Amino acid sequence: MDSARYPFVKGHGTENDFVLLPDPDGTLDLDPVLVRAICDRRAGIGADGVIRVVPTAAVPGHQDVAGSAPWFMDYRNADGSLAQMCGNGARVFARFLVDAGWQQPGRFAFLTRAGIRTADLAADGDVSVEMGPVRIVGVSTAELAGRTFTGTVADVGNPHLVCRVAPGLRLEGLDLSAAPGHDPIVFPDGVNVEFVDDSAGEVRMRVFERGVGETRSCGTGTVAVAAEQLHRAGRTSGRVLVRVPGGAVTVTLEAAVGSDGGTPEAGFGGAVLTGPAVLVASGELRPAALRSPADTGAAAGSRA
Ligand SMILES: N[C@@H](CCC[C@H](N)C(=O)O)C(=O)O
Repeated sequence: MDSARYPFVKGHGTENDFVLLPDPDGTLDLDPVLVRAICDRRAGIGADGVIRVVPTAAVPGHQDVAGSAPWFMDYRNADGSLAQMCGNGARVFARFLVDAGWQQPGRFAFLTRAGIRTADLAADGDVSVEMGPVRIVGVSTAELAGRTFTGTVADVGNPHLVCRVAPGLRLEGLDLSAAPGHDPIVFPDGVNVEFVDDSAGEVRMRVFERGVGETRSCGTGTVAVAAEQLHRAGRTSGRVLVRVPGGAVTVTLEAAVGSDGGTPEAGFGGAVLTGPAVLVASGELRPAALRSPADTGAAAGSRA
């Protein structure tokens, strides 16, 4: 894609920001170096991630679902790595599809690496995405500035560790400029770490995202946090408002149903993430000007 210019759209969901690259012909050749260059906040456009918008029919191995989920969300973290799912990205992706006239407002399905997801949106207003089941997997720890945080392991399609901040420790005081340490046995592919304070009667969260660094919001992270809140309270379903530095989202969790009527595993059968998704700019990408021979492959916020 070096010699050409390509359209892009910039958007965000609660200030978790993305560059969307429409690829209706399925011909864009995205590689990690280019993704890092696009996401660079000084020499590029600047974003937490890149989302290629490509017809499912053009994605090898997925043509069978192209009829029910016509578009594939090809999400990449700012360091160029692939992730299974991005909740805020999914809401911005849905907003883009409607804005581009590629989907009608209302309910529609699309494909992600975590499977098919369904969006629901009006022409303006909040966007909801059904995020699929949430599994509560166990307990692990994160290390931050010499402190050990014990947290709940949650699988939202991608891996999360939800750590509650001990009384007396200020959420705002945590230094998230470097990746928290994690157990590589539990998280062989890295993890998104959420730090949570609910001591003042509302659920507040900061996050260090795998492949990105600290972000202003993480949709799958808010789902993990809401699941941990309800699970700890012994509830099998419910709704939680989660405040993040970039705003607030609502997570609605549905009860899990065990297979064959048996006891369901810990977690929730489904989650709906609702919040704003805004497109703020569009323009033309010049890949040749973006590529940097100095790129060493270092992540924006390197993994532990
Ligand atoms: N910001 C996203 C999560 C993006 C993927 C994550 N960094 C990972 O590697 O799993 C969200 O809104 O969910």
